[in-house]
Amino acid sequence: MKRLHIVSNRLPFSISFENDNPSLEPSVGGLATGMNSVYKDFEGKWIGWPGIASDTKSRKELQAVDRLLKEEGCKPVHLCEQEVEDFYEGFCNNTIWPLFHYFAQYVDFHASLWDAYINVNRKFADTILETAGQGDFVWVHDYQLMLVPQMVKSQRPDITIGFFLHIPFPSYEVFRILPWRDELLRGLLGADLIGFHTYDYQRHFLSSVRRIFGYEIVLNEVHIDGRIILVDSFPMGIDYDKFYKAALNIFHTPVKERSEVHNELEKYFLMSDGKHLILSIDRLDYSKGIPNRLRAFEKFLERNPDYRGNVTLVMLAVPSRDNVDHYKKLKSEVEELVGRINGLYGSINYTPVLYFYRSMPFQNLVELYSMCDVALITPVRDGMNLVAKEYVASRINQTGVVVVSEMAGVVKEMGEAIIINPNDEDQVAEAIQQAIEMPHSEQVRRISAMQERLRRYDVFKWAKDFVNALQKARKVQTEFLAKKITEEISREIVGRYKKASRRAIFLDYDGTLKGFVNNPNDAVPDMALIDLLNSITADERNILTIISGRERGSIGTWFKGMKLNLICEHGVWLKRYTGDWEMLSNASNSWMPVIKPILEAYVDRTPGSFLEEKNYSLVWHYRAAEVELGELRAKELKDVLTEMVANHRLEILEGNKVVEVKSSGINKGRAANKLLTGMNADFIMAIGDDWTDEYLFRDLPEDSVTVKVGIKHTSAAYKLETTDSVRQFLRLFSR
Ligand SMILES: Nc1ncnc2c1ncn2[C@@H]1O[C@H](COP(=O)(O)OP(=O)(O)O[C@H]2O[C@H](CO)[C@@H](O)[C@H](O)[C@H]2O)[C@@H](O)[C@H]1O
Ligand SMILES: O=P(O)(O)OC[C@H](O)CO
Repeated sequence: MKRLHIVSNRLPFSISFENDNPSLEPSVGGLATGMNSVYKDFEGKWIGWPGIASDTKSRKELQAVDRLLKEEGCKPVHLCEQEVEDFYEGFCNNTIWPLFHYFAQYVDFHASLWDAYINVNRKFADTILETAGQGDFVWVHDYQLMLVPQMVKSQRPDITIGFFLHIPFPSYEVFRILPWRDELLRGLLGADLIGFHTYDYQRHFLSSVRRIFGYEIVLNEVHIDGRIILVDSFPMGIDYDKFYKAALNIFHTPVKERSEVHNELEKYFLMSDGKHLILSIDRLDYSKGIPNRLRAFEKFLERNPDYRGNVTLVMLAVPSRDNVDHYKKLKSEVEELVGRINGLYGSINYTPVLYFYRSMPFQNLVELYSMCDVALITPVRDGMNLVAKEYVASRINQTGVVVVSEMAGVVKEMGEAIIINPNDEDQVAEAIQQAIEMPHSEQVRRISAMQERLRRYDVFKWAKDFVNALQKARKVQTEFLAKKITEEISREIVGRYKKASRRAIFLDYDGTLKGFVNNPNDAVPDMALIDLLNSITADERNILTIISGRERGSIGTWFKGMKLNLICEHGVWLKRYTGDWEMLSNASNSWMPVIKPILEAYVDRTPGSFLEEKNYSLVWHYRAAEVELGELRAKELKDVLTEMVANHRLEILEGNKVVEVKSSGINKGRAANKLLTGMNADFIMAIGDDWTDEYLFRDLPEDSVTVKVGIKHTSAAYKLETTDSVRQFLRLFSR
């Protein structure tokens, strides 16, 4: 594999200065751990912001920082104070963060912040462009850098780009609030692989792509402009063994060497038998649901006087984004609540809430995880929540209880936890009681099951899975490109064409010669197309056939008088340019009265859709319907029809935004072969775009030139991207 570079807003080091001399402190966070195992293995660089405002440091200091980072394989993107304010605090944390966490009322919609977001994303993209070699891989992280994929892809399509979003992707109804929603989506779609923590976020993202751009989505692939973008979920794991082993060590540490936190915790439990500690750890962020957690704990104490004095909430809040107003307000609210609870229920020897507003070293964190009876995790929204996983990994004797919010991504992997709605404070208060009173055997059953799962899918497996998917994305794209008609392939095809004395050319119409429109009757051929077809048929050796699923009426009128054969309704009708319409297959339409009312019911229930009646088939069109509803109904309709088709010897064809029912045994492949009989063609070429053209590609003689329009999987030998590229290609065959 080529080199793989990591790009994230922050580099995995924090920088401190002593007497103007910088030093680096490695981050211990989950991302740093996971990525270290990746970018060093693939000899890449880590590109990111060193976390300091560059204009607050001298040139000499910055150069010293750069030197230190270089030694660690990092490339800094420097941000000045104004950029930190407008980009990081502004658009990232005062616009995207609240919106994606469903705090629409907190969102700042200032255009100047958006401009800063574009400019800083551009800086990151430029650094990637300077760093990445031909064909390298790049893995971009998180909501701060959503424009970067497109910025890089537009200049360097050879780079394969992965993007992973660490926060939720909100539902379309929330996402659409953002004035810059189109730009953000377009930015992301520059990636070849887009990953989310959960399937729900993936679903929300695809729904926005479908509704905003109407792009075609096939399972988890988005198809646009000759590219395939894979979208998938990868629930991020933790370094499980690191937490488990650290917890084991704690219990083997001689008393003398124990940390102060350890000794204090032990003293607490020694005070009496019935003591319980509940742990809560987060960055101080409004998405983490800290005030509702405190109010629920207050309710618990209010309702359970017996537990007063014996149950303590240890609440750790890491300072975060403290220049942003909503964070400042939250800090005051939390402090007030802690004060109120401690004032109400505290005593000389009992503090209900032990509140720490600071970061803690890893060792102390694991001591807390391994010694607290309950982890209380109540975010109102959280992409994943690694704290929940770290708690489970640190429970070496398999005891302990996790109370977790259904609004955190982690809940998908924690079915054995007590699951709560963080807005239901009564329910949370009850959950606290249930957790404290949970029998030992049940705790073991639940924690062991979660441990088993988290051990298997740790952060290393997560990173490996993502990288494998990135390699797959490159392969899918390469396979597409392998079939693409290059200049060299064109020359080779034209060479064969020129040598031939009788050339049969089959061209599908909609989606091949002409782009799709909402009303099929509007897809009238333009003069340029008519001229192009005439110039091909001007050569006596060329026998050109329009082969379409359309009924005879429109095609017959549009191409009247031209030197073309016409095949309609997938092969029911043939009109040689010298003759009149004839039936190619013995089709029946006696089934129509039974099937038509079913299709009509779908027209009634799907605004924008309509029914087309051909002589021997019925077609339900949903191109103008609301995209997702149309697709859902199409699936339902196919299910309903499948049960009926066997009895009537019918076939269901799924075309581009159409579901068509027709007599079985009629298809474009058969029709084309009938026409070819006796023709003695020594060059055969067929171009088509949808599923019904696959019959043509499969059934024509093996040495035919078969061309698929679009990027879907095909049995055709070649691919062209769009109707424009088809026309350009056909010009090679014109006089
Ligand atoms: N007082 C303290 N001292 C030291 N360390 C502390 C600490 N409090 C917390 N930490 C550490 O910080 C990390 C926090 O990760 P989280 O997943 O809980 O949330 P965060 O919102 O930061 O991450 C974002 O990224 C992660 C990873 O994708 C998503 O899970 C999440 O939803 C998203 O918001 C944990 O590894 C934890 O150990
Ligand atoms: O401290 P921040 O603002 O860089 O945020 C870190 C969070 O993990 C973002 O997902």
